[in-house]
Amino acid sequence: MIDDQNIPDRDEGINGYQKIDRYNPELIQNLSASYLDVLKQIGENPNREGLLKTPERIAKAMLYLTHGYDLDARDILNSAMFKEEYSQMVIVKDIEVYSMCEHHMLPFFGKAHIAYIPNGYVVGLSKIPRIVDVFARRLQVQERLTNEIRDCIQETLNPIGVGVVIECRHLCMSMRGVQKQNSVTTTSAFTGEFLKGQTRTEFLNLISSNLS
Ligand SMILES: Nc1nc2c(ncn2[C@@H]2O[C@H](COP(=O)(O)OP(=O)(O)OP(=O)(O)O)[C@@H](O)[C@H]2O)c(=O)[nH]1
Ligand SMILES: [Zn+2]
Repeated sequence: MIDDQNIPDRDEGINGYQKIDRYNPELIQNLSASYLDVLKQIGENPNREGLLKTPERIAKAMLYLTHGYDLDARDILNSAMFKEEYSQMVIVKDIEVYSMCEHHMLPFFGKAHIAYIPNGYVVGLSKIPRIVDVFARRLQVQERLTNEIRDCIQETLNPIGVGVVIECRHLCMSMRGVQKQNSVTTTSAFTGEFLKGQTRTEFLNLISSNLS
């Protein structure tokens, strides 16, 4: 068991996550040492040529794959909101999602489809995939990822409604565990106008060519 007593007090960063300097050489070195230990414990020989730099590579990869902890999605949306009298649904679909499940730290990946109905302001289109990444590049469950994206857009942009649909394959369900190769998990979250049948149906129809 890990001794919680040895975990230093959390220096709280954005949204209560611990603030770390992801590019600090000492941090990379410590994390590499941990992965060196992992290699030994799974029965590998960390001294063979192919593995010599692997602990450091994994350390850097893990720090990259969790860099969403450092970013504030609300700041990103706030930085590109424009007054505009467009009042129809705006949909950005087929946004690639790469995240890691918090249970096994294995990837889950797929697509997000996001819509909102403006209420006086629109947001720079690229910011929507950007906030997907902010929340996806953390340890996640798909349901929370879906809700966090919805809440961020609703609370920042204050639109008439938000719709989020995410469909992903979870490697923890395909390469291990239950070993189902073809299952896709779909989650959704709505606010405002999207809670009404007609708007939700319109959104789901417009993205339905993607849903399997
Ligand atoms: N709801 C939800 N569950 C997830 C997600 N990612 C992984 N899981 C599930 O988390 C659960 C963890 O269950 P446990 O029984 O504690 O873990 P386990 O023994 O490794 O379970 P198996 O995967 O069934 O072998 C598993 O059922 C996973 O499929 C996710 O995004 N959302
Ligand atoms: Zn998992």
